[in-house]
Amino acid sequence: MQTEKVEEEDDAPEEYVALCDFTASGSEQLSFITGDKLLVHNKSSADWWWAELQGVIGYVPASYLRLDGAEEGDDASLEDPWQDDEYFGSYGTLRLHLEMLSDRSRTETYRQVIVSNSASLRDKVVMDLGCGTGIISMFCAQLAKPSMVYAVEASSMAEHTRQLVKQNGCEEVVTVLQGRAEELELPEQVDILVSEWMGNCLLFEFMVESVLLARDRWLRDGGVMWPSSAALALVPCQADSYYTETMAFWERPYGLDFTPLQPLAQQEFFTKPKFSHLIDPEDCLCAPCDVICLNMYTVQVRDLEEMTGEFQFCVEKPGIFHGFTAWFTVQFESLEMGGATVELNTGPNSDPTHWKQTLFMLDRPIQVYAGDSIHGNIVLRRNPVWRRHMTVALHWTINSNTDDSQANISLHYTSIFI
Ligand SMILES: N=C(N)NC/C=C/[C@H]1O[C@@H](n2cnc3c(N)ncnc32)[C@H](O)[C@@H]1O
Repeated sequence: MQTEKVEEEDDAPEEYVALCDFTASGSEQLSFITGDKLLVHNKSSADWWWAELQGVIGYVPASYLRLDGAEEGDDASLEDPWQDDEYFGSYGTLRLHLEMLSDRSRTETYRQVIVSNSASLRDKVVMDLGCGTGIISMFCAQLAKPSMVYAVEASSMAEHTRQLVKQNGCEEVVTVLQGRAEELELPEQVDILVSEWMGNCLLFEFMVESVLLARDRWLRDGGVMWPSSAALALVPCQADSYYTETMAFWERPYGLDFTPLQPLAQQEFFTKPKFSHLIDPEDCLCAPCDVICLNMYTVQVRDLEEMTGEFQFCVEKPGIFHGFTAWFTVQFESLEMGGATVELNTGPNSDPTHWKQTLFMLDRPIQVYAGDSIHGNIVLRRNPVWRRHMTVALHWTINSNTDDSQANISLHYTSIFI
C-alpha cells in the first residue's frame, strides 16, 4: 500500500492543480475537475486535505492533486506511479510469502485445481504469473505432467525460487524467469495462464492488469485462464464492535466527555475502508450479492479504470446498519468439458483467508427493520496517478416502512473511500 506521507501544516495556503475530476460525496467534500487550481489550507491527513476552490471550502482527496508549477519532469512526479521499487521490494522478503503460504484455504484451493485437472495438464505449457516461491509451479510439476511451466517472478525472490525448484526435483519441468510478466519474452505461447493476483476488494495492487496484458500476449487461442472468473461480493452489515471501539469510545473515557472528538473520529476512521475485517455471519443484515463480475477471458485493462455495480438488498432482520462488507470469490473452470468448477470464496461463510473481508463504515449508523430496502451502486475508480490504488464510492438509498407508521422514509447516502 502507498506509504503515508503527512507533511507539516504550512501557514500560507499552497496552490495545487487537479490531475483529474473528483465528485464530492456529502457536504464536507469539495468537487473539482481536471485543471482546477485549489488552495490547500490544511493537510489534516495523508489522504484528505482541507482546500478551497472559488471561495468554497471542503475536503479533497490528496492523491488527485499535484503542487502547481510542478511540471511532469520534476522530482515530485518522478515517483513511479506503480511504486515498483516498494512493491517488488516487499515481495523480495519472506513476510508476505509466509502470509500467503500460511493461508491454507488459498493454497489448498490452487492445489485442488491442479489435482482435479492433472490428467488434462499432461503435455501442456503453463505460465505461473507472479509465482513468488513457486508453490503453484511445483504443484504442477509434482501432481501433474505438464511439458513446461514458466514460473515468472519480478522480485528478487526469483533466485530463491530457482533454488526451491531444484531442491524439490522440479527443474526438468519448471523454468523460473525473473522479470515483469508483461515485459519479459517467453519462448512460446502457453496453454494455461495461472496466477494468484487478487488483492483487497479483489483489485487493490492491480496486479490483474499484468495478468490481462500477459493473457493478450502469451495465452494461445483456446487457452485457459486460472482463475477463469472473479466476483466482488457486498452485504449491508452491523459492525457494533468496531463502532464501539472507534466512535462510542469518546463518549465517556475515564469519566470525561470527549464527544467533541467524534467528528474527527468519523473523518479518520469512517472515510477509509477497514481491511482485515472479520465479519461474523450473524452481522450480515441479508444475503450478499455479487456487485462486480470479471470474465478473465474478455475483461480489458481499460475496463478496470471505473467499474460500477448495482445492488438491491432487502433487510431480513431488524438491526443497526453500520456499513457494508466486501469480499471476493474466484472460480477455476475445469480443463475437461463438463468438469467441476473449483471456487475460492473469501467470504464469512467460508474458511478464513489472509484477505479476511473489507468493512466500509457509514458516516452514522441507521436503525433498519425487516423488509427495508437498501439499494444503490458501488463505483471502483482506479486512481489516475497511483496505479495500484483505487477509490470505492458507495451510493445508496434506504426505503423503510417502519412499523411505527412512519411514511416511506428515503435516505440518500454517498461515501468515498480512498
Ligand atoms: N496480492 C496477491 N494476492 N498476490 C500478489 C502476488 C504477488 C507475487 O507476484 C509477483 N508479481 C506481481 N506482479 C508481477 C508482474 N507483473 N510480473 C511478475 N511478477 C509479479 C510479486 O513479486 C509477488 O511475488
